[in-house]
Amino acid sequence: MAFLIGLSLGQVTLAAFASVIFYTISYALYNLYLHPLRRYPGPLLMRATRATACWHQMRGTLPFDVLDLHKKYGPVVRIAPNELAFCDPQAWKDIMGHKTATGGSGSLSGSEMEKWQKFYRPIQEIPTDIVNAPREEHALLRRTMAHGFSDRNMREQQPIIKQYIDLLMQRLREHGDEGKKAVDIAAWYNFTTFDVIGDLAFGESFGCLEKSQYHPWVKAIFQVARVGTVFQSCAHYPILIKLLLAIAPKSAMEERQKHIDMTKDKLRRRMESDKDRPDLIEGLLKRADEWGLTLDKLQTNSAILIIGGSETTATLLSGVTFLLLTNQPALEKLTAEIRGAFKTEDEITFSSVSVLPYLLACLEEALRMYPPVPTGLPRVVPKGGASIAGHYVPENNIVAVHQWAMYHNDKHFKEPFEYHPERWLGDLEFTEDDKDAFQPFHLGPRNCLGKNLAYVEMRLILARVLWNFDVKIAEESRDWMTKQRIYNLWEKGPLMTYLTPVKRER
Ligand code: HEM
Repeated sequence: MAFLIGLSLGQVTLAAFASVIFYTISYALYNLYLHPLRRYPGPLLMRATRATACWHQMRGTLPFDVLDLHKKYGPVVRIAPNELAFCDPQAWKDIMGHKTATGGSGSLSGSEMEKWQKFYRPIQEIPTDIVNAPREEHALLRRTMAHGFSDRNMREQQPIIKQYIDLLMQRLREHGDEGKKAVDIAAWYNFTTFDVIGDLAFGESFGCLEKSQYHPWVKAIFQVARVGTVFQSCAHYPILIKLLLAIAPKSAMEERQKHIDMTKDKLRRRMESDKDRPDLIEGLLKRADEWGLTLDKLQTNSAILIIGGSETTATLLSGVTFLLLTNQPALEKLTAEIRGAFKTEDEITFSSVSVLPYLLACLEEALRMYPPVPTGLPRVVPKGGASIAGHYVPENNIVAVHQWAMYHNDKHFKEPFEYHPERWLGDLEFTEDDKDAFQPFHLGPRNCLGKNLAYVEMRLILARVLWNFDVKIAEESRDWMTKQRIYNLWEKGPLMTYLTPVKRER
């Protein structure tokens, strides 16, 4: 520091500025010419600095941009100095797959790839949960929570789920005014899935359907998702995270604390009630004392169940509704399947909806075109490096498959931007489709624990809507899907629809 003595403030500022410029340029040059990933293709600005990918992420366009990049550069693209995006079905197994005796997931040491903490936990002070926990803690949490998702438990959860779907049907009738008034069906799906999962995780719903409005807890989640992309971007520049936390308004911090306190209150009430209730949190509560699980840990895990288990399902239901309403032949075929399969609404149950082939095909095609988890969820290549889809990737680099880009690439799916449920029913026109590319719930040890629950809810809700109503899209929502952006989650916006109740002879 001695050399700075005697310099004016202006000279010091200039020197600091020059050092930053020098560092940035040297770092960019290192990334371009010396970095272990230097031979992978990608746009210059993405290969040189992480800031470019951050910019795309904060604009909400990263998954769409990644498709363009794959088209230009091929199935492996360097989207940041230390990160590769893969668009090859084999990459799913190599990145996410189970460890096997021969090395399993693509890692050459045979270790599974850990989740990248800069993405999953940009603020390290936040306690871990099942989604972001490191491997050992995750295995413990997963074993315990899996019980809540067992077939037996799900059968026992049927009456809980049904009561909310009944209330949804009632509310849609009340608000739709015999098909004369457009309703935002995306919001109603959200109310339903949040109420269901609230009940299954806390033993009490959020009362969204009851009050016909979002609960503040639920509203906060949407805000957090958007702010989350900013924090994820800033995690690469620790000083920015500190700055953000320092300048965050006091009211935002108070809101966050209120959110946590509300979750804990709900949990306390659940803990005081029947421990043997067949819900999603039962397993954790039973082992809480044995494993020393604190209320903080229980709180973060129940909160993640709510987020993971409601917004995803509601997103897909909104997507499939939009896709059906803008593809009349598919809508007619599905409506005929549902109305032909049952004599009364009471016959629509967990087991009876699960055998309707066209219903499943419509959901699969919606999961392809509008995957609820559209972005790449990054993993870290372990010690020794990995072979991913035939490409060697050195250790400590970041790899991911971006679902939206994978499913809209015509190398994997014919006419990828068109809605064809038939492709999932063996139609000869689509025999060239590469179905292994399609992994909306991921695969391997960290795949979706709630997949069966999601299918049950999606099938039941869509079947009940089409059984009860003739549905039409409002003109203002015709471009609903194309105008959306992605901030970790889809920013859905209202999906306005007319719902005319079907008149049946008694
Ligand atoms: C259409 C609906 C859904 C989709 C597309 C979906 C997708 C996913 C994906 C891609 C993951 C992996 C996340 C990662 O690698 O970080 C995941 C994890 C998870 N999902 Fe889902 N999900 C859905 C519904 C649900 C539901 C209804 C629940 C019930 C609570 C649920 C609970 C979970 C849990 C607990 C995990 C973490 C599993 C683990 O890390 O072991 N999901 N989901």
